Amino acid sequence: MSLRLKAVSESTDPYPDDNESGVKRRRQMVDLGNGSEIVYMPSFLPFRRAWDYFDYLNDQIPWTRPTIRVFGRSCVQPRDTCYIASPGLPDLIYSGYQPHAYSWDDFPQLKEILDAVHKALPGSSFNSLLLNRYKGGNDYVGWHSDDEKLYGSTPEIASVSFGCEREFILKKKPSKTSHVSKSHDEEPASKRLKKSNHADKHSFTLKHGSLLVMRGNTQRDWIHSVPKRTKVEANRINLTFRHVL
Ligand SMILES: O=C(O)CCC(=O)C(=O)O
Ligand SMILES: [Fe+2]
Repeated sequence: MSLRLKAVSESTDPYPDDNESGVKRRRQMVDLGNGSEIVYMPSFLPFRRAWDYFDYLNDQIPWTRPTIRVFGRSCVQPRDTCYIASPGLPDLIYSGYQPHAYSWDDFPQLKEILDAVHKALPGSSFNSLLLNRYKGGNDYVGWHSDDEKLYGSTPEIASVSFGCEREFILKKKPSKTSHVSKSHDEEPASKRLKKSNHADKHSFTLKHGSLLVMRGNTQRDWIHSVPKRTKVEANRINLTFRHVL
């Protein structure tokens, strides 16, 4: 599904002594069109170190499964969650739920992972983190975009995954202008060609220890989800680092 993959090797290595495979970690860039971009690094963290993080997070994070409101209905969120934020930031509220903001200082391993993310993404400065734990394949996150105002109009969101591999799907939002756009007959062939260059759906199987970054207009123009996979039994933990303005 991903049409145009560009593999480039990484310039800075957050774990220079710890590259178990001896192979340079690769990053794939996917240009979604209209200023939306995905970066995917399948082997961002060394494999064994990532399992140590998984065990730590599974045991030490104060996970909760809150009641949220979706389309006017109360329901239990279909995954565990926790929220970390630097002091003084505005509160996060999503689906009618305001998570308690824990401190980075209480979770030194999270600061370590944050440092590694910052090194891999020069110029980034994440100050908050939403953690999700999917306890088996019935846990999921439905279609949404992370377009809360407190992240600004073009947020960069860095997502690190641990444990069971799950599918992460991106789907283009219906274009608001499509119904008023010119018919094909009126458009030059070159423009039609350009339009069809970008797929409307992309799927990534997010590996243990991987990093996926959404940037540019991705939250404005795309929605994403981690669907149910009923045959899956193992846990998955996902961290999304965000910058609150
Ligand atoms: O678990 C994932 O990979 C995605 C989580 C997500 O989309 C979110 O927390 O907003
Ligand atoms: Fe999200």
